[in-house]
Amino acid sequence: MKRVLLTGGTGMVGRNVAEHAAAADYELIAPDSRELDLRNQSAVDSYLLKLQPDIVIHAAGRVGGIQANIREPVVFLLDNLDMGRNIVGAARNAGVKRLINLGSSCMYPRETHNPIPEDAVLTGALEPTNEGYALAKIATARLCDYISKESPEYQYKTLLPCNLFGRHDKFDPRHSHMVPAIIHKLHQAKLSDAPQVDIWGDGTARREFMYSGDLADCIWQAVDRFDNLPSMMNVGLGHDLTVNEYYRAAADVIGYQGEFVHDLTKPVGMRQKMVDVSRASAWGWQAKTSIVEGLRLTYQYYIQEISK
Ligand SMILES: NC(=O)C1=CN([C@@H]2O[C@H](COP(=O)(O)OP(=O)(O)OC[C@H]3O[C@@H](n4cnc5c(N)ncnc54)[C@H](OP(=O)(O)O)[C@@H]3O)[C@@H](O)[C@H]2O)C=CC1
Ligand SMILES: C[C@H]1O[C@H](OP(=O)(O)OP(=O)(O)OC[C@H]2O[C@@H](n3cnc4c(=O)[nH]c(N)nc43)[C@H](O)[C@@H]2O)[C@@H](O)[C@@H](O)C1=O
Repeated sequence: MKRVLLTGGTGMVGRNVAEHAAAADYELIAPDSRELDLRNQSAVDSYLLKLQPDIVIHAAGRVGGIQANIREPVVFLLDNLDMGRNIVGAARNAGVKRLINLGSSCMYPRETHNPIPEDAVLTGALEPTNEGYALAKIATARLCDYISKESPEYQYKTLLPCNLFGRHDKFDPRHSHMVPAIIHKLHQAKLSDAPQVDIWGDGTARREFMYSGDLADCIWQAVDRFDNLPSMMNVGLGHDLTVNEYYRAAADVIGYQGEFVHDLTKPVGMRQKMVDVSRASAWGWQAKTSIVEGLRLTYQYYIQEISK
């Protein structure tokens, strides 16, 4: 049975990977940050030398929404840089031949043609609101690429997911991305019978939010069909909605009937950030969960696990 080291196992992506049916076919090892702080290079080196996994899935990260990124660029840059270089460097030192690194659509330039192809990385200035995080993700993806080119027996590949939401997401507005924030705000407004809910910005920014269960499915397919997995591959829906449309779709799912008010003092980030999914389609993977079905499943999880 193949031994898989999963970093970030207690996070949203990591928990969806561990919950996926395919996990049963592997020996899955998923230390949390108390067992293995990925910022500690010597600890990571000795852990990998001892564990000798057949493949590493790097899904750990310092991750947050636009406000968290604006608030703490230093820790978003340093933590993700340290984690990325430590896990990738330790895997190579331990002779681990396969690694799947999670990048992000934030790696793409602020102004670029949408949908965004994988070779758009580093072709333009980054989005200022999450530049630190993006720089760390780009550096780690490039490190994987350089290692694979220098020593082809090492194949370290990067998946670039669009925005994500789903079970095990962060719903605290101080850290959350837009979709979990919407679910939290509309549920609380429904409970308190609040007449209106704030939308950050004018609501015309566009986003591609994919259900995290689908990313987990793609990751396990990548483990299973690793040899013909592209070295850089976007993972997304292939379509997007405006911020306003996400609020309206969530209001229908949650049953909130109040009004929306646009708070123009709030940051809005990139105008659009939709990834080109043609490489993933050619490789044989497509997302299965619609945004509305994803909202329904996530709201169900929120009610059962978060709001109780
Ligand atoms: N969420 C999204 O919209 C998107 C996420 N991604 C990428 O997907 C990956 C996972 O994101 P997501 O699941 O949402 O993130 P979460 O914040 O939900 O989880 C992050 C995980 O990383 C772990 N972690 C953080 N710091 C350390 C550390 N110092 N040592 C060891 N583990 C650490 C956390 O463990 P602990 O709880 O113990 O701190 C947690 O398990 C990241 O690489 C992110 O960049 C890409 C695109 C979109
Ligand atoms: C995933 C990827 O993308 C992240 O960047 P982002 O997409 O800008 O993050 P976001 O989901 O927080 O915002 C999306 C949009 O939504 C609008 N918006 C409306 N109302 C709320 C709201 O209530 N909360 C939030 N957070 N946003 C809101 C908000 O104004 C913005 O226009 C990186 O941080 C980084 O994590 C990264 O890798």
